[in-house]
Amino acid sequence: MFPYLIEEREQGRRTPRNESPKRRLFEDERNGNDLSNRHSTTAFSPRCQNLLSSASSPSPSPPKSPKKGTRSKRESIYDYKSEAAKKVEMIAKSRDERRQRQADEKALKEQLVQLEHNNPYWEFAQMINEYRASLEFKPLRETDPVIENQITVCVRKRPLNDKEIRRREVDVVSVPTRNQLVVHEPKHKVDLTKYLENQHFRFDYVFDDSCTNDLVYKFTAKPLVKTIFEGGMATCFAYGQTGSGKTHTMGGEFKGKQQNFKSGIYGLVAQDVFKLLSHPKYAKMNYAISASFFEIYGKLVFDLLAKKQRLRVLEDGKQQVQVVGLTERAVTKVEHVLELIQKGSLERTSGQTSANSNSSRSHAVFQIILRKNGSKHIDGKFSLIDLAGNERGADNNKSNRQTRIEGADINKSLLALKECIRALGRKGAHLPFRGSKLTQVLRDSFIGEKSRTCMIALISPGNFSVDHSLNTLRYADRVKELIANDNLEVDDTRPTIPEDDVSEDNVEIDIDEEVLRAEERRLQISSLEWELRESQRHVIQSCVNFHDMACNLYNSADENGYDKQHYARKWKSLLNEIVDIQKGALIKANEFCQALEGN
Ligand SMILES: Nc1ncnc2c1ncn2[C@@H]1O[C@H](COP(=O)(O)OP(=O)(O)OP(=O)(O)O)[C@@H](O)[C@H]1O
Repeated sequence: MFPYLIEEREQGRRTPRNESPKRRLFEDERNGNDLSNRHSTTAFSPRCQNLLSSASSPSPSPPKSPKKGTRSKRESIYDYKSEAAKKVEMIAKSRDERRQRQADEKALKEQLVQLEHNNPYWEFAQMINEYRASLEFKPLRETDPVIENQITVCVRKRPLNDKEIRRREVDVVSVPTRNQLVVHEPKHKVDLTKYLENQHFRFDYVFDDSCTNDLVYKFTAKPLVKTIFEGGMATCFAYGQTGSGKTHTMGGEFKGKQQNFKSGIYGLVAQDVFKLLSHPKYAKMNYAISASFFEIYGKLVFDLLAKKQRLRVLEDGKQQVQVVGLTERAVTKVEHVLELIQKGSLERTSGQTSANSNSSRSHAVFQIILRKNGSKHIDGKFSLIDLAGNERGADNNKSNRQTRIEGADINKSLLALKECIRALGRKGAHLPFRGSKLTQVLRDSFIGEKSRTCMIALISPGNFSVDHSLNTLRYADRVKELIANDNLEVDDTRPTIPEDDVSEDNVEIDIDEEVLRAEERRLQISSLEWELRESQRHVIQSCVNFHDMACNLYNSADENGYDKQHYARKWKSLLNEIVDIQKGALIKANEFCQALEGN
């Protein structure tokens, strides 16, 4: 290349014959060659530029200055030469500048590639960085005001984890302000050009990846604690895909495999409940606190404080729902609650029942209950729910039958939950709580003027999770929708979110009717089977009791002067009792047989 040759020549090596820069320049001038065109395709290095300037500088013996009014031929050649040389200099200069720019850009790209270790997503990363550089970041601060809403919906973004970093995933979520969030969705045009689709969302609060559990708690569950002391029900849900941080937020931060239960929302709520209990305003109320912990898998409920014993959910004529036999432990200090949280959490993750060996397929419900000492009436209840991974519902197509059924059930419960929260916001609206076991057991959380709910949607920041994150955000947005006027603080410095960004259809919760019916049949049979076995156990037990009581009664007739009337009435009552139990068992046996035949 020419610059190479010039440089070489300067160093006194490889000089092509008959061609010095100076000589060639003059030859070109003489031949009328267009210097500028040639320079536009020829690259000059800065050294070349120096050489060129020396070529255009006056010779060691410059011509004497011409007399006034007279210009020799030689002088005008010199003028012409210096004009041309200047032109060349300018062209070379701008060329060099351009080349320098290109070299800088190339170096930057190489640096980026180097930095990203040949990350296939570095272009997206660069686009996102450029987008972020245009934003003014005003994240949520500890000192920001807490908004008192009946329904609060917020989002928490966790940091990229080791696995995502190893996979060289790009963080595609930006949190510019305390209530706004942008998802940079990587896309490809038809011609494979890469671009970003930036989707904006707004919630009550958005927590970025630097936020601690304490900060999240301060703006979400903490304001709800006083609700239970004022005759209301408080509920806090953690919603999101598996691995997005639900358990980290609700149960507590992990240090290796150890979980610090004090730092989770369950533990933080417990601390504040005991603080309020001793507050002068409530100390005289003579309240007692208890706690329960259970898990909902499909239509089945398991007690996490009693070795995952299966529980029944019953509804009376007044629509009061009861989880029969649920362990409820009296607690008098925070440490007791933390012990229960630990016990239930361990049971949830390590306990194995045929039905449930994976925590992300079930909803975990931890409840703190407030009653007046000695009373059965519940004055207030705080329910804290770590929901099943929502991607379980979306992965219907590629999964096996069991997973599809689980997915359908999770979908059903999440849809029902959304509707129930919306109904709470629309005072007096029909409450579709029978839509799922989850909403059935939480029925009383969705009623009453004083009840308050908070949903924390958790998202993973990596590009691999972008579809699930968008799905989570759309779901949370639908829950929030009805409370758009509910004292929502709007940051006017940011563009408003286009309403049509989200629509019900976009929410990737589709229920396959056939799968649902199959699942319902399966669960119905499983439920009837359980009832049959329970009634059979009851018959056996009552037969043993009957036998003992009948023998005693029979023997009593041998005594002299026995009360015939009492004897007859007692015998009749015993018979009636055992016949009723057996009739009940017969009904269960018939139902089970019919269900099996209809299957
Ligand atoms: N905000 C955060 N900061 C740091 N690490 C986090 C954060 N959120 C989650 N993690 C880490 O990410 C991992 C997965 O989190 P976690 O178990 O809470 O997810 P999950 O949504 O409960 O998943 P699953 O539904 O499978 O139970 C954990 O190792 C946790 O420590």
